[in-house]
Amino acid sequence: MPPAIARAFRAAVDEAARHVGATAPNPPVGCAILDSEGTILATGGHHRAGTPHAEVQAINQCRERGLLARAHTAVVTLEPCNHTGRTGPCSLALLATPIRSVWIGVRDPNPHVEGGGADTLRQRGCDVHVLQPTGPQGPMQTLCRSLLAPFTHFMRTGQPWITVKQALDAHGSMVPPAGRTTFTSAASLDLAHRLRRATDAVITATGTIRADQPGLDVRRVPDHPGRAPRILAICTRTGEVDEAYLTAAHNRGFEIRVCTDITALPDMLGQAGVTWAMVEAGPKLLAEIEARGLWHDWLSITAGPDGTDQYAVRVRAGDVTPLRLFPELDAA
Ligand SMILES: NC(=O)C1=CN([C@@H]2O[C@H](COP(=O)(O)OP(=O)(O)OC[C@H]3O[C@@H](n4cnc5c(N)ncnc54)[C@H](OP(=O)(O)O)[C@@H]3O)[C@@H](O)[C@H]2O)C=CC1
Ligand SMILES: Nc1c(N[C@@H]2O[C@H](COP(=O)(O)O)[C@@H](O)[C@H]2O)[nH]c(=O)[nH]c1=O
Repeated sequence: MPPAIARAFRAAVDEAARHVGATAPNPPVGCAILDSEGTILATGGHHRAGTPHAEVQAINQCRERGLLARAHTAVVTLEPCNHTGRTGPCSLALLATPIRSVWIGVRDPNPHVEGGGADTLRQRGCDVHVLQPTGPQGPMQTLCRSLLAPFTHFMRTGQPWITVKQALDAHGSMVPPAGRTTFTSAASLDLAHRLRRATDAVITATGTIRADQPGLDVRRVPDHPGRAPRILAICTRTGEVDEAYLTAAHNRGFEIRVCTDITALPDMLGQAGVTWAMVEAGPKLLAEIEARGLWHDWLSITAGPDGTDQYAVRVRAGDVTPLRLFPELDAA
């Protein structure tokens, strides 16, 4: 892959990643448009279901800057759509510009559109490249698949991708010192809040609620403009949840679901349109989730002295994890 295309893919992934958490039930997608010299003229991301797709955002940016005549190549993290949904087909939007070379990160996993956009572009004279899963293009293809992982999983199963986030102290304990609810560094708390922002739901349990009265909202990063409300799923076998806590969570903007059978949780969240959920619960619930294999990736943050936290990422199957969208977890 030419270096200019690799740079454009990175820009497109970054653009898509900015909107992760705001696009459900659509996937996050990013696009970069280059001139014939490989200079990026514009980037675009899909912001929210019902608004223009990434390709159209990037084309509009080019047009507004008076650069559309120079547009030569489009780089898209996901195959351009070929159907008219809430917006028109992106394949035709691209063909209405001077762009005649299109690089695609991943084919559309949606069975209704597979092959659609790429084939249309080829049939109408575009040079179309799809990243290969192995070889030098492999890492970028994995990043594009990671961006789509929650959406792809949701589409195939009707259930969300589930990420566990667990903080540990130097002795392996999850229990914070008396009088505190967190003990990891400012940098990893920032990361935890960015992860909250990226996900559609947070899963906790009554043990954590009793101990911490946790906020579980997004505070350390600016929120997405216009995002849907986040769902708070509370696990309890007894079904008894502190009313005052429920009121406080509702006032922080959460839609609340109480779950008395954890095996029913994935379907319950899937039916609410949750594509990606994160777990912030204590050791009892994590043991249940681990034993039943109800997770897809698992982030452990071990607090070190003076803010030197260590990150470790486990993936239950394969090499794809949306946690790779967070640059500090690249090497974890
Ligand atoms: N370091 C970290 O990352 C975190 C640490 N913590 C810490 O963890 C501690 C609390 O941990 P812990 O007591 O283990 O509490 P949990 O948060 O794990 O909650 C335990 C409760 O979960 C419910 N539950 C358990 N199994 C199921 C199931 N199969 N289906 C539905 N509900 C279920 C039960 O609720 P019920 O009793 O209502 O039936 C149980 O009492 C606190 O000190 C807190 O600060 C908490 C979160 C993250
Ligand atoms: N202790 C611990 C975490 N714990 C999680 O954060 C919750 C507190 O959230 P909030 O009330 O919104 O600040 C707490 O109840 C638990 O779920 N998270 C971390 O990133 N690092 C930490 O050291």
